[in-house]
Amino acid sequence: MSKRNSSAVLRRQKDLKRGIRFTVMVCGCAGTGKTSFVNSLLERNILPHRYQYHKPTGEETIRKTITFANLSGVVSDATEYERVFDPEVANQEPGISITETSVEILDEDDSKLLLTIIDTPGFGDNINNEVCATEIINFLEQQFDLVLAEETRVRRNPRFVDTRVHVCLYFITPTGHGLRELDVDTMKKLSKFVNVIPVIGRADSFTKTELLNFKRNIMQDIDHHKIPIYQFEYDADDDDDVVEENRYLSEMQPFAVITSDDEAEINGVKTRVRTYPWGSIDINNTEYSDFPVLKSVLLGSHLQDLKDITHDFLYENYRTEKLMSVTELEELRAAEAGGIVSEPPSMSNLADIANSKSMAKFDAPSQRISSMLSTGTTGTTKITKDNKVDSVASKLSATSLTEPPEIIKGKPESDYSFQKDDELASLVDDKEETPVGAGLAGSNAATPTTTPRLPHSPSVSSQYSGSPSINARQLRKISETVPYLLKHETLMSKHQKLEELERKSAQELAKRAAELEKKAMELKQREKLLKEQLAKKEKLLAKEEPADTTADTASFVAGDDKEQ
Ligand SMILES: Nc1nc2c(ncn2[C@@H]2O[C@H](COP(=O)(O)OP(=O)(O)OP(=O)(O)O)[C@@H](O)[C@H]2O)c(=O)[nH]1
Repeated sequence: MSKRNSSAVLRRQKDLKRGIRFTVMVCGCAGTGKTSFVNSLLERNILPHRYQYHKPTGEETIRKTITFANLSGVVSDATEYERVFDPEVANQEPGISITETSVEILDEDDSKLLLTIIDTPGFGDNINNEVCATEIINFLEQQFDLVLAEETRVRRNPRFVDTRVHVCLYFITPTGHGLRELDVDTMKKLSKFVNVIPVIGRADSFTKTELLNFKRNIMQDIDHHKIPIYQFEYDADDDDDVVEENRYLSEMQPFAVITSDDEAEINGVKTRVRTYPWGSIDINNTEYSDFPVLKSVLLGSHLQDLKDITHDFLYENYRTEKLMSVTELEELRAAEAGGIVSEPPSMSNLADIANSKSMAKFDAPSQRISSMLSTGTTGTTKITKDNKVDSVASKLSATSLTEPPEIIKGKPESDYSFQKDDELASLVDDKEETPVGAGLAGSNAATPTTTPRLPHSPSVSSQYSGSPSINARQLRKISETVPYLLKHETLMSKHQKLEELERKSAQELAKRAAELEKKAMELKQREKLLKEQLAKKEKLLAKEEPADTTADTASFVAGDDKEQ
């Protein structure tokens, strides 16, 4: 096993021990069945319905509101159970809230799934619903910013919790017609930050033919408007089973689910049912409900793929766009200042980026920021195998799919692979070594693919390669503090100084070498001259008196030396 693969496996085993974090968002208009879906998914009535006659108590109240906003800027919590009529604010729209509920699901072998449900009560309830999509997008973007800030920290926070949302189930109002403008607009916006899976709730209100037509209309609208929803993709060289399963799931989209808060026993098996005056239906019966299939996809077969795409693709795109715009802005400033960047980046703490950015985006009310940063531990419900919600795997085995939730059962690698381009692959390689990326997603290192995956509808990648549209005020804040720039500039100036030093010392050395060479030449010439003089004298002496030769020669040379 290669070093990279073995470290990926070790990391996944560590993740399994700590628990796999997975965040699901439910979005859609009121009454589309979101709350019932979550309660059915967890097999426990965790979330309260908005229009219940009684105020829920106990475990039902564990969810916390992270943000709320409306057009008038007045604090109005859309999750309120009892609305007291106040004529002063009666004309104001309810706005939207974003709530978070965390549950811990234990499997038979004690592996943990830390599941966070993000609900969006109030969505679609306003006359002007623009604020809804904006608020959700701000929330999703803020989670990306928190990870970006953490990744760029000099010292990582070991307690950092990744709060990115991995999948958004978009509940389409069951009208039978198709998508509305609000659906198209919101899904398009959402899919830049999260995997969007369209869902039809209350599917029992359609006949078989009506449901088929409704599904077809929705898929046509998705194709027509080029909405990049989550793709059940496969490679040509994938296992036949994988290809078959993904084709099946792809054709099933959008999932049409029947959900319920009520439990009953059917043929000795406990399940959730909807009871009507004329009879009961089992929500886990795949003949008329896609609920068990969708549950299996979310908590089992495609959990890792959804996490991988969030990190390797959606987040990477966001990160690249953000940093590129920061660099471009700096270059522009430098050009405007005649090549000199007048305000060098400051060394302020990166955690401030997230906070300051969040504050800028979420001006009112500010209390949600602090609650968001403490995500993960508070309000967590532990559902063990003793009280029925634990054994996701055994529940899912009742589905028509034979796919067990391998991740929850302890299988470290997903069976599904994700095609990365070269640039992305190198980023993923880096990620292997970084605790943030490592703990966050976990790439599919063991199953690299080389063949392109087969798309079914508009590819997500083609949708979001355009130029970034981030406002300059936010960019300035990032550019002031992101150490990528700082590091780059420091390195560049160090490099230049080193080059200068090298150049100077090379010149010095060359000069010294030339001087030495000149000196050596002079000495050689002098030696040659002396030898010639000596030879001449010797000849002269030899001619005059052979007896005194030695003494005379010695005195001659000594005398000559004195002259020198
Ligand atoms: N017929 C039918 N009714 C359903 C189904 N699922 C939920 N309901 C009912 O639809 C109503 C609305 O369901 P909720 O789950 O509260 O819908 P929601 O989208 O959470 O609505 P808000 O809480 O207002 O945001 C409730 O009375 C549910 O009992 C279903 O599959 N079929």
